Amino acid sequence: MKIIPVTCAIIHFGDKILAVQRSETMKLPLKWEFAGGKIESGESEIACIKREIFEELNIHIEVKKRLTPATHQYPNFKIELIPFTAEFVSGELKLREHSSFILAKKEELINLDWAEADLPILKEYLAT
Ligand SMILES: Nc1nc2c([nH]c(=O)n2[C@@H]2O[C@H](COP(=O)(O)OP(=O)(O)OP(=O)(O)O)[C@@H](O)[C@H]2O)c(=O)[nH]1
Repeated sequence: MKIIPVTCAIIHFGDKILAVQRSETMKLPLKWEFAGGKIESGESEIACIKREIFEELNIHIEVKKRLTPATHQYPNFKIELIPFTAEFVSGELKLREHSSFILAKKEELINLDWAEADLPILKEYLAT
């Protein structure tokens, strides 16, 4: 099965971190994730994450650091999730696809019901 490359961003708003909840009509309904999406043909990872964040959240970010990608096999598809840490720069946060968001302290993130692919990424991030 082909592996779909997907970027996601752990966005810092000061000392809080943004997590978003998938809507009931999306794949993996109501799971929490870091905003992002599929890399388009010919697109760089950085261009992808900046584009997805603006499309989904209406904000601009500064990308800081690439963390370790995680490959995950869901029942119907397989993704390589490529995480970046980032800082909020500008814009008014608006949810264009997700059902809700939370600005959480780092230690609160673990309590959310995460998409499975995010768990190793969250673990690495929490250890930093
Ligand atoms: N953006 C994002 N996607 C994730 C994360 N974790 C995770 O498993 N995914 C999965 O990776 C895929 C990313 O695709 P996407 O968000 O661009 O598109 P989608 O599936 O909502 O749209 P589609 O219905 O057009 O395929 C989704 O299947 C999503 O469930 C994450 O932290 N961020």
